Amino acid sequence: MATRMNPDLKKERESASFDPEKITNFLYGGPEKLRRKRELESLALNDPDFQHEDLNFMSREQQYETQLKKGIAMITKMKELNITDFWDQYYYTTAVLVSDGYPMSVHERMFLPTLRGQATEQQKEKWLKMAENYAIVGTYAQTEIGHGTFVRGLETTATFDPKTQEFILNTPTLSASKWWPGGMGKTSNYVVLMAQLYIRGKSYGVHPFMLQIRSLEDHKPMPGVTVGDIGPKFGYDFMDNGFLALNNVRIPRENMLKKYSRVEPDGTYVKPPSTKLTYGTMVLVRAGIVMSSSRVLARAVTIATRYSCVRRQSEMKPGHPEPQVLDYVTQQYKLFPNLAAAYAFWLTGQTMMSVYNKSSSQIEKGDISVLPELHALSAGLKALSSARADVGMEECRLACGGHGYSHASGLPRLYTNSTPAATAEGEHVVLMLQTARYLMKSYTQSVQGEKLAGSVAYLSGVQPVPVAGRTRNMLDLGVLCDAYEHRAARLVREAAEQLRSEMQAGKDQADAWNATSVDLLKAATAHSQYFVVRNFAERLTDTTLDSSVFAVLTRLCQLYALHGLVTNSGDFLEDDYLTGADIRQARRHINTLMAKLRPDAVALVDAFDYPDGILNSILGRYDGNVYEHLLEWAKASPLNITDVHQSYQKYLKPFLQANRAKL
Ligand SMILES: CCCCCCCCCCCCCCCCCC(=O)SCCNC(=O)CCNC(=O)[C@H](O)C(C)(C)COP(=O)(O)OP(=O)(O)OC[C@H]1O[C@@H](n2cnc3c(N)ncnc32)[C@H](O)[C@@H]1OP(=O)(O)O
Ligand SMILES: Cc1cc2nc3c(=O)[nH]c(=O)nc-3n(C[C@H](O)[C@H](O)[C@H](O)COP(=O)(O)OP(=O)(O)OC[C@H]3O[C@@H](n4cnc5c(N)ncnc54)[C@H](O)[C@@H]3O)c2cc1C
Repeated sequence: MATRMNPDLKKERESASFDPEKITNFLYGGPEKLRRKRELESLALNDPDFQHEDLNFMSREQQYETQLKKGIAMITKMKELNITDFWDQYYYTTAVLVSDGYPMSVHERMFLPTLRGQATEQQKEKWLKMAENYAIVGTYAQTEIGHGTFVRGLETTATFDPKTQEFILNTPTLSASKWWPGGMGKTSNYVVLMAQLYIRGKSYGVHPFMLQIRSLEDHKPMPGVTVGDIGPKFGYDFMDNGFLALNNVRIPRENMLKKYSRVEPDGTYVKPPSTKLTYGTMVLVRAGIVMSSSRVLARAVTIATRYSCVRRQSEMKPGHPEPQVLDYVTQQYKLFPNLAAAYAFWLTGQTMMSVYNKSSSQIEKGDISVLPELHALSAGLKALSSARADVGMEECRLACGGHGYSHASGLPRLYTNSTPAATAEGEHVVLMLQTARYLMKSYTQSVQGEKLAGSVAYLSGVQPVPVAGRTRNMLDLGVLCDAYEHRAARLVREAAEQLRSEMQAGKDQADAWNATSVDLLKAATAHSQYFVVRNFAERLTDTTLDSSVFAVLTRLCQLYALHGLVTNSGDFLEDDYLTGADIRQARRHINTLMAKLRPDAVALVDAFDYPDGILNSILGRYDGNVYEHLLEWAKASPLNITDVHQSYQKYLKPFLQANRAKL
């Protein structure tokens, strides 16, 4: 049945300066890919097997069960429908799972990639086939109750016993217990266990081991294994993140994943070309998070922008009709920089994935020289994009006023299920400091006259501070890229100088690093932000872009860069690279850009192409019919099943009656 479109949203769509379909094509890689995406989404969204009561009305146990059941149906159907391509799977599963995951997400995101990346061909034959066909289900068990960040400090041990040709696995202390792995609490029967390898009393560092934790017959824990769910969290209710303790559990020598390193029968250790190859799965997921962060932000902005056109509040002028809240420039200032950021990170995510794919095929061929750049780039961009999405989603929620706090908006769930991306897979600061480490090394190399390549090439030739009295066009993307480049290069140089001066003052390397770490964090953030701005600007050099699309994307790119510049203005002013007049000009341009983007706002979020089924938000509905659906949704709340809740009889009635009797 065709539904009536909210007249405000209808008008918004009619006033756009471009056809959103053209941008959608640009974002999704062309009409054929877009057609396929829509086909897969509609297959999933119209499948009755994936319909169920709103998860927000369920207990945690019910959510776990619902998502598991749905996930199993999803896997079965993907097989039947032969959905095997990465993107095809991504679109289909996103439409099934909406803003949640399911208890086997880590099986797909980490367990399978670890087997693919760390197992020998023989081991793949044994386990990967089973895992890919879901004859077994596994997770990635690295983090312990005492250590997540400090992987080298993990306490779980795998001690080689040459007599039996086995490894003996132990979590020797409470703090060694594995804690957090997704799907370990109740679902998985296997894990890739990250443990310290010991041979004849000597430690060889953390290595991956295949471990069966539950019986394939009755799913009970294997001997020596204690395993369970870690309890409710901030979000992720559907997921059974787990704990695991091991007491003298023996596994065959063959269970060490030994593509890169191995233990010979006599206990000889064969070391890998780089110890960091063991961290490969984390790098893959970090690269993926750059992309997924942009997409959750895009969804939040879609919801808040559409709702801001439907929502009318207050009087701008006495006696006039209440304006759409998006007409308040302060509301635009809440939303449009987030809109621009969603576009900026969407394009960054694409670049990150292509750098990842290129680098990993080089690593596959034995060229590990690309590893440091890949690690530094993915760490910094993962940290930046997840933090930006976090802040942006919360701003979008606040922009929806009271209704933003309701689960009907879709925003709380989107937020609580996405915010782990800022912590999991490497905590924000920790990862930024990894990028800083690479920047410090690269800077030293450039000072020593080495030519730098890749994301740090700019450190070799720094933009000089221009002479005083010049004027700049702060809308010029070249000017903006130069400013970001200069800021990043200067902050890298100053952090390096600070580090050196701390050491010259007598601190050892570690203390000097710690003392400089706020500057290092700032430098790595500036470096990552520069990458995002430059990447956006470079994508606009695509000569095949339609002129109306080019115009509106240029505005978004300008807004993204200018907003970052104004909010970090101190960085640009400190060494007089920009002047106060430049910053004032930038602020004025932001206002002008927001006014120009205003008529295109709805079309720009429509272009992200999230169907209602995926947005899962009453506030963000495509047709804008918010209030009637809010009421309908509230009526479905379990508390409304009866007019009088049973607790009235149990508690409220006697309490009120007793109080009345006392009067
Ligand atoms: C489309 C798909 C979308 C998928 C995504 C969807 C996302 C949805 C959002 C929801 C998110 C929820 C996800 C749930 C799953 C989470 C799973 C986990 O958390 S699992 C658990 C995740 N856990 C974590 O992430 C733990 C975080 N901690 C760590 O990774 C490490 O301990 C460390 C990196 C901090 C330090 O490592 P350490 O060994 O102490 O190293 P040092 O500092 O001593 O540096 C020594 C040298 O090594 C170098 N190097 C380092 N790493 C790498 C690398 N990867 N490579 C290369 N090199 C590397 C480093 O540069 C340095 O080089 P140099 O200067 O000497 O030349
Ligand atoms: C939802 C979710 C799912 C997860 N899934 C999995 C999983 O499937 N498998 C798995 O193995 N793990 C998983 N994890 C664990 C996750 O990877 C870790 O929690 C994460 O890596 C952060 O480590 P931590 O908890 O030790 O934080 P901590 O390191 O204890 O962080 C605490 C604070 O210390 C600071 N800090 C720590 N070290 C440094 C440093 N060197 N320099 C400066 N500051 C520092 C941090 O910045 C932070 O502010 C999951 C976590 C979450 C939240």
